[in-house]
Amino acid sequence: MQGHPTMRNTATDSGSNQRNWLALSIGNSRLHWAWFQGEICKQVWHTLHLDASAGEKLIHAWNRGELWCGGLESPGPLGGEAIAPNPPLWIASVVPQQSALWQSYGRLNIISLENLPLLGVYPTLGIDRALALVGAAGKWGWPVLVVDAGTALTLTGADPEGRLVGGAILPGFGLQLQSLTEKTAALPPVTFPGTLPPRWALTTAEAIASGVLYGIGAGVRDFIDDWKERFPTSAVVITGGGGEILLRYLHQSAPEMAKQAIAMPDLIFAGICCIKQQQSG
Ligand SMILES: Nc1ncnc2c1ncn2[C@@H]1O[C@H](COP(=O)(O)OP(=O)(O)O)[C@@H](O)[C@H]1O
Ligand SMILES: CC(C)(COP(=O)(O)O)[C@@H](O)C(=O)NCCC(=O)O
Ligand SMILES: [K+]
Repeated sequence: MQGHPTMRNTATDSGSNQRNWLALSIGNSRLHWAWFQGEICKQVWHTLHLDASAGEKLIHAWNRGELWCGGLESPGPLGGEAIAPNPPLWIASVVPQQSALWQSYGRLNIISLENLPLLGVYPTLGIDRALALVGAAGKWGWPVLVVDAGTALTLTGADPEGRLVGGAILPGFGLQLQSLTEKTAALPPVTFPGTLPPRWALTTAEAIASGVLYGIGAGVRDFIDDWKERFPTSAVVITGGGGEILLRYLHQSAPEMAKQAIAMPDLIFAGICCIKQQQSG
């Protein structure tokens, strides 16, 4: 978000030291973390979901003023930084069991739909979808459409007045692949290809990859076409773990649409930062 994070030696800079805070977006597949100094996003990382003991270890480290990454993928201190103990933690979660791990943390802010600068929300709208819209609008203005290729793939749009128009939810790339393997006798596990598979495939693995990728891609194109007819000036922002491959598909099959689409892998953090600024006065 906002270009590359600016690295500075914060251990000797007590002003910015006090301005450290953490953002955690809890998705159904992974935890998405960001370390901020004020409005500057210094680092983003992703981990698996944590268990209670891993959560406690992180809280202890933060209480000591050590900025540890959570989880198995990249344990250890971030950039060797020492920070003021107890950095505020701002959480957006669509997985209640995972947000429950942080309940005992002293400086916890769980973001809810109330008070978001988004009109017309319905009570069960995912907070990740709402925050992604707020983040996208903060950068590109209203109207805006967000395509989030996460565990579920969601499309979420808001009109020129910042009112939710609505959206759609379908199984994301990983979930579609996994469900084919789990619910059939003959289909093998297929990890998602980094490059586009042939559309007319001659192996089982490529046929699965083709069906899922071109199937999701065509559906997303159709939604974007419809959205652009309604809101021709709207930005279309693509995010989520499957965002890169989705954009690659669009570049191949709908280059004009792809050129107008904006990739923002860290969109959710733009939304969280915006809400933190608003709520911290
Ligand atoms: N390292 C990774 N771990 C898990 N999923 C990944 C990874 N890289 C890409 N993906 C893809 O991203 C999707 C999950 O997206 P993500 O935005 O992390 O989900 P969520 O926010 O729902 O936890 C999966 O469909 C998967 O195929
Ligand atoms: C649709 C979602 C499961 C997407 O979550 P994700 O794939 O990012 O983990 C989540 O936004 C959610 O639980 N939404 C609630 C239902 C709704 O938005 O209408
Ligand atoms: K998401």
